[in-house]
This record gives sequence, C-alpha cells and structure tokens, in this order.
Amino acid sequence: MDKAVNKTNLMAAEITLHGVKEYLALQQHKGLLRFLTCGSVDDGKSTLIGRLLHDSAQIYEDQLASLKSDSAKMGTTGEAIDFALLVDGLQAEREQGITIDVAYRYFSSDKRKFIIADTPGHEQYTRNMATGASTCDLAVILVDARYGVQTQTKRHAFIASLLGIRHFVVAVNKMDLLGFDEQVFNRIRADFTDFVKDFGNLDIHFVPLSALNGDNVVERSTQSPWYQGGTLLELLETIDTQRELSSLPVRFPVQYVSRPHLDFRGFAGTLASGIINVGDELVALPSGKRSKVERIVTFDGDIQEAVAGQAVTITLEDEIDISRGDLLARPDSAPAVANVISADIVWMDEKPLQLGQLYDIKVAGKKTQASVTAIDYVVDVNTLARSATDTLGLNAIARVTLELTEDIVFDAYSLVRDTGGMILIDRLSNATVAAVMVVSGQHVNKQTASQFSAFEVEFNALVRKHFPHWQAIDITKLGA
Ligand SMILES: Nc1nc2c(ncn2[C@@H]2O[C@H](COP(=O)(O)OP(=O)(O)OP(=O)(O)O)[C@@H](O)[C@H]2O)c(=O)[nH]1
Repeated sequence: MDKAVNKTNLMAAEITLHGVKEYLALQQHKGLLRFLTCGSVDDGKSTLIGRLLHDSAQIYEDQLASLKSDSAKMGTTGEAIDFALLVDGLQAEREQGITIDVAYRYFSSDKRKFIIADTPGHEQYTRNMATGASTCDLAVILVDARYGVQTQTKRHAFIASLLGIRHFVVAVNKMDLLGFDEQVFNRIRADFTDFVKDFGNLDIHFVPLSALNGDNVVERSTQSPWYQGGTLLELLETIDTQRELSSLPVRFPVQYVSRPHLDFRGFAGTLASGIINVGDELVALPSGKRSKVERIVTFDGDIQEAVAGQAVTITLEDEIDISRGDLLARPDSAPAVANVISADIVWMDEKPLQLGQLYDIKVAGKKTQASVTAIDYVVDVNTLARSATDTLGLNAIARVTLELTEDIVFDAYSLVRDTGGMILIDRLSNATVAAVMVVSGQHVNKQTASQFSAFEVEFNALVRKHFPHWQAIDITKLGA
C-alpha cells in the first residue's frame, strides 16, 4: 500500500474540514519558497523530486495510476514505483539533444508553497543553472554518498552562491547503499563546508537520505538515529529566507505608473526589499524628489504596511514626476548611482563577448546601454582558478568592468538582487547574452572618461592588473 494519500483525496479531505473559503484563504497565505535542485547525472535528482511530490501527496490519482503502470513497464525498480519517471520530461529532452531550459515544478505542503527550478547539471548547462538560481532563495545540492563531494558539486555550489543563494541544503543521497554510515555523512559535511568557506556567510544544512526508499525525505527515517536534524521537507518548510529581505533598505522599482482615472496616480511594482508603511518619507531616484506614502493599494484593498516580495501600488502625497524604471527608497538609505560598474557575469550566448561593443542593459525595469570595457579575470568553474582573457565564450563566468551610457541606481547584488542584478541584451538579435551581478560601482565624469577609447581603457586595466608595481593610475577615475 502507498503510504501517501494522493492529492485528490487530500484536497477533498481538507476542503470538507475547513470549507472552500477557508481552504482557499489558507492556500493563499502560505509562504512561497523557490528553490533550485542541482546534482550530477545519476545522483538521484529525479528520484528525489518524484519522492518529494509523492510523499507530500502532490500526485493526482490519474498520475499515480500511470506512474504505477509505467514503472511496471520499465522494470527499473522491481515491484516499486520508479519516482524518476514522474520527472522524466526533462530527461527525454536531454536525450534528444534539444536545448534545455529550466523545468519549473510546483507543489505545496501544509506550511508552504514551493517552486522547484530543476536544472540540468552538466557544465554546458551553466547558463541554465544560473537562470534557475537567479530567482531562487535556496539550493538543494544532491551528493551521491558513495562518491562524496565531486567537481560538479563544487561547480553547483559556486554558481548558486555567485547568483546570490545564501541557503543550502546538501542532500546526501543513497545512504541506504552505505548502511546510513554516520562517518560517511560527516566526511561529506566537512568537505563541503571546507569548500564553501570563502563564499561568504552561508546557511548550510545537511541531510542524510535515501530518495529511493523515502528515508528523511518527507518521513523521518529509523535508519539514521544519529541524525537529529529535520527531514528534507521539514527543512524546506522552515528555513527562513524572507525575513532577510524585509530587514534590508527599502527598494521599490516602479514597474509602471497606474493612472486609471484623473484622481488616481499610483506607482505599481514589487517591493524588492525593506518594509514600507503609510506615512513613510520616500525619495524617487534618479530625480531625488521626496514625498510621503499616502496609500498602499493591493488587489485585496488598502494595507498599512508592505513587506519585501509584495506586489503593491503606492500613491504619494505630492505630485512628483516618477516614471517606469525609477526607484523609490528611503532618503537615509538610498542606493548609489554609477555609470561604471564592476560585476560578475555569466556569458549566455553562443556568440562570444566583444569588448567595447554596446549592449542593452536592463536593471529593475530600467533599460540603458553598456559595454564591457575590461575583463579582470575569467573563472574556471571546476577549479575556481582565475586567469586573464580578452573574450568570453558560452557559459564563461568572469569579473568584468562595464561602462554605461548613463547613470543607473544600483546596489551590490549580494545586498539586493533586484537592484544589483542586470541582464545584457544583444541590440540586434534581442537575445539575452549575459547575467550581470554587480559587485560595486562608481560615477565617473563622462567628459573625462570618454576621452579614452574602449581599447585604451582595457589596456590601462590590463597594465594595472599585471604590472601593479608600475603604479599606473586608473584612467576611468580621472576627474571623477
Ligand atoms: N540505492 C539507491 N538508489 C537510488 C537512490 N536515489 C536514486 N537511486 C537510483 O539512482 C539512479 C539514478 O537516479 P535518477 O533519479 O534517475 O538520477 P538523476 O540524478 O535524476 O539522473 P539524471 O536525470 O540522469 O541526471 C536510478 O537507478 C535510481 O533508482 C537512493 O536513495 N538509493
């Protein structure tokens, strides 16, 4: 007998218990966690996701019936259900060599709603992983207990942390094959912790599990009495990723100006970080004009307080000129402006980066132009070794200097993703060619900076990097 109640039955039971209205209200107010799953081929990612969906009763009756008959047909797991078949769409695509994108799956438990970004683990899919990671708050990194921390594990951890993920769950899978040996688990924990020690302040959890048998996935296992932590689902339900955003400075990128009639002028968007209350003084950037919050309007009516992640429309007491792409912040913690930025980038286009070429750049609803004027270094994603280069190919990760045609309001990506994350777009093909994570920025006097060609700026940067003892000055800072 299956231990999981299937979704149709569970929903019916919950609705009977609470009534339809309460049920819908309950669903609506559950928190949302977006997480990324990554692992190498055969680590058991598909089995784990399938197991998670099944044991948390996310499978409809008809899905379960076809899963049972497919499992019997394939015969890969004997009498048992092959949970990997649940998430096989992606695999089929991979075999056919079709370009893989991120597969998003949705499920919910009593406590939270989840969106899983399931990304392929191969090195050639770095851009897909980066795309998936950019919207996630947590990464589940699968490790096959038999092989421990592998090169791929390190690559995944590096890319996830580069894309701003601070919460990690390392799922040490296939522990059943090693008799749930605590020593194996401890070694993997020590190896992983050692590898990420320079990645900043990370919140890392480790869980020993068997995706195949369901140990410590949703149900607590009797095989690992030495493990005191939560099951994978418990961790996903309880790790707090939201609070951090609310404790950051207020950043409200204006997505559009709402003017349904003459008496209403509101600024709609999603609060990227911080908390806004009615009556708070805000400054509009780049204009620098100030006003106070008059109303915070939502789909469900007015509210007094908006927290990070909420989509709201804000009206101000004064008529000040604000347009799409502008940003609202508190005057005492407003972000800086810059036209020269230092950033980590993931190159996502088949066509290599051209130094000096003008690309469109988009940040928090604002679009302008930028060129990469220097590549400080490119990172080997497998060893993290840095080297010099003058171009970047598909999936390359590098630290670069970008020069923008006008000032933008920005934050470091590590502080606020929405105002520190940008994309570069090819102006002819309109393809997204790079994800940009800002490290720092500065305003450079354009008159002075534009005296120099892109080549001169790049050459100057190379000289400064490789011959620091010459003490060459930074020409981009002249007259700043
Ligand atoms: N013994 C054991 N086998 C497992 C476990 N989890 C997965 N497997 C087996 O490992 C093999 C690979 O599992 P998949 O779920 O297909 O692995 P994957 O990482 O999704 O593989 P790709 O999709 O090819 O990247 C299958 O034969 C699974 O049955 C586990 O916890 N214990």
